[in-house]
Formats: sequence, structure tokens, C-alpha cells
Amino acid sequence: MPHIATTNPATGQVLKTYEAMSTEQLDGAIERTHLAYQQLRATTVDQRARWMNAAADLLDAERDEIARIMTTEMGKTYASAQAEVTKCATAARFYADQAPAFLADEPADSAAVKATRAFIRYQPIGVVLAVMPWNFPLWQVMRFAAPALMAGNTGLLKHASNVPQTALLLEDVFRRAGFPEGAFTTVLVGSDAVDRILSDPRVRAATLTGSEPAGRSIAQIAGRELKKTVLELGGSDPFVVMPSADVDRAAEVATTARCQNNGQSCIAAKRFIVHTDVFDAFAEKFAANMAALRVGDPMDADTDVGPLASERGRDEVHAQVRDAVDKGATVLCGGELPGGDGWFYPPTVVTDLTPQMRMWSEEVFGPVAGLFRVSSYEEAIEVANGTSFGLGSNAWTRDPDEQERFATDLDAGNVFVNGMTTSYPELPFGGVKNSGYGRELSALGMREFCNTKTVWVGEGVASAGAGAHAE
Ligand SMILES: O=CCCCC(=O)O
Repeated sequence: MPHIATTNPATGQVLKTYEAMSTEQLDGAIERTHLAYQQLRATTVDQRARWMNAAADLLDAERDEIARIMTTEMGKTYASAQAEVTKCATAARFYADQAPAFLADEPADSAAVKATRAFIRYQPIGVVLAVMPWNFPLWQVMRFAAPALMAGNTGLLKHASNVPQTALLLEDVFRRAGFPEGAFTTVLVGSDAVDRILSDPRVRAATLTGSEPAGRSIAQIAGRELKKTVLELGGSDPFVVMPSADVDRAAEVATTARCQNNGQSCIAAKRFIVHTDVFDAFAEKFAANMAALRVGDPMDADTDVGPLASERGRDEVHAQVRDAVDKGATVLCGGELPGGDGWFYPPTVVTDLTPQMRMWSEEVFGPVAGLFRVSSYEEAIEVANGTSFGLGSNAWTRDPDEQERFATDLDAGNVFVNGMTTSYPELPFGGVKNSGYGRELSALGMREFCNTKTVWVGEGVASAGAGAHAE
């Protein structure tokens, strides 16, 4: 039986447990979501925008209570949980505003294809399964749900088993906002149910944010079933600092980039690759900033870093650090398991890493930074691109030529120059290599789950021109 429960990571206390759905209940949930699709696809984009704006208003109005639940379920600081709720409301409004333009018919060169009219029409495809992680328990779901529902698709959410309350409350928000019953449905099941769900003919596609093994497993099922997937998997983002960089600012942003969300973000900077000319200055400031972070109760406004989400996650992070230390790495700060309740881990900086150490190539999902010294641009690129991941990346340089080169040479889905990788509704988000494929957010994210339909109209039909339709 899957263990679906709210366990407070700050205390280790189990607060609420849930029974997994039976096969019959799951089938009923799929059917409701499928029937809701028949309804939603027949609504206008303006109607859906009204519901989406109402969902945004509910999120704003209930922000503090939602944030408290998120903090209790996965340990992020209360302030960052509040910011996450606000970001979700912003994304909902963004898609409510932009959907008419993103879904409008796109005229093509009709003369070139010997048509009276030729255009592209974006239409929904049906029920989309969303398998989502606990680290940004509201945002990861919303960045799928807002574009999907605005396109006229319906969503079936299989959330991580440690954030059931957040999963259920989002279903409730969409229902109260006015979306048809079943338009967004949470299923409380373990990952063993994913094969059954994705094999169901009523489910047309899947999106997953999660680990590389989870991505491989979904892709395998979807391949067998010939269903579209978007995968956003792990990352071990490089953060490169070159001699012309503002080192103080880079060290400050590096600290936030590594420890955001208690170090548990796929786009957290994880490998700090610093040119030898500024290495010592950067290392000193960065380690001092990391050591100064306050670790503690995530509900406390003075806390910078709360607990990791699970005991297993913390054990894994510590094992990666111990592996490096046992093989000769140097710890500049942190690295010791604290005593007491809760799954806390101190901000840690480790240097003198070698390819034999797990930290060299693996993603570290906690507030632990690997620090690398390089002596040229070419070496920085080689180390930065030297993992199987390619999600986000950061480069710090005031040299305009270098900025251009980094934008081209970093093998990643996102390059942020003199700033920290983050996601915006306006910009596409996703990775290359083992970080996954497909894009979320922006118009591209909405169209991933649309039927991009070519329409060609020959002679004998009154020409009305394309561009008016938005389903
Ligand atoms: O684990 C992935 C984190 C994504 C965070 C964001 O979208 O800002």
C-alpha cells in the first residue's frame, strides 16, 4: 500500500494519512475527468479565462493558509511558500490574459501552398496526466494546469505522496473557481498506478516533473502507448564565475541560488565553477555567506533554510558529502549531521572534488555546493557541460563577448547571465540531455498539449481569413 501522508519534516511527526484510491475509484476519477473534457472543450476561451482569474483570486485570498499547509507538508520556509502561492496566481492570470492570443488561428502563406486559405489551429487533446513532485508542490502543478485548462484540456494529478493536502486543495480551488466538475482531478494513488492511468485510452498525454528514473519509466509507458510526454527531470546546474564578474554579487546570488527551497530545486545552482583569478575571493565570500544562513523552524520568519523534505533525502545528501570527504575533498563549511528532531542539514561547501566522487556527476538535492577551480573559458565550459544533465545554467561575466559565448556554448535549456536561473510564465522552461524534453510555460508550454492542426482550404469556399478562432 503506498504511504500517502502529511509528515512534518521539521519534527518528523505524521500529521495526517490517506487511503490510496481503489481501482474502481481511480477509474471513476478518470471517467469524471474525461467527461469534463467533453464539457470544457466546448467552452469559449473567455469563459475559461473568467474561471482561471477566479482561481487566481482564490489563491491570493487564501495564500497564508495554503502556504502553511505547504510548509507543514514539505518544510519550505513559510515566506517562500507564500511567494510560491503568489507566483501561481500570477501564472494563472498570465494564461487567462494570453490564451486568446496563444490559441488564435495562425495564418500561413496560402499562395505558396495553392490554397484559398491555409492556417494553423490549436485545439485541446483531452485528459493529460500530471505526475508532479513535492518540492514546489503548488507551482509545479500550476505551471501545467493553467495552460492546459486554458487550452481546453483537463488534468489528472498524481502528486507526490507526501503532499496530499496541497494536491487536494488545488482541485478544490479549480472547482470553486467555476471549472466543470472533474476538469482538474487529484488522484491519491502510488506511482504503481501510473502505468494503468497512462495506458487508459481516455488519457491522451502525460507531463512529469521528477527524477530521471521516473522520467524513463513514464517515457517507456508513453512510448508503448504512443502518447505525448513532456519531461522535466533533474539538473546539476553550473554557476560559472569569470574574472570580470562582480564577485561580491556573484557570491551573494550563489548562496540564494544554492539554498533556495532548502536546496531542493531542480534549477538550484549546484556546481560552482570559478576562474582561478577570482577563486579565492569567491570561495571565501561564498562559504561565509553559506555559513551565516540560519537553519531552523520553517515557520519562523528569521529562518533561511528549513529541513529537507524527508529523512531519506537527507541521508542521501549526507552520503554524497561523506563519499567526497572520504575520497579527499575539503569541506569549507557545514558537512555535519545535526542532532535533534527534524531533517535539517547545514549549508555546506565542498571543494577539491574529483571525477571519482559522487558529487562530481550526481545531482545533490540539498543545500550543498560543489566548488570547482578552472583556469580558462574553455575549461569552464568543459566542466559546466561535463554532466549528463542540461537544465539550467548561470554565467557571471561583464565581458559582452563572453556573455554571447556562454549563451551559445552552455549545453542547457536555460542560460542566465549575471543572474540566477528561475522560471517566468513569459519564458519557456525545460531541459536537454537527461534533464528531459519539451517545454513548459510561455506559448510553447501551452501548445505542447494542443493538436497543432493544419487547415488547408481550396477553391470554391468563401474566404473568411484566419485569425478569429480561439476555441
Ligand atoms: O525542481 C524544479 C524547480 C522549478 C522551480 C521554478 O520553476 O522556479
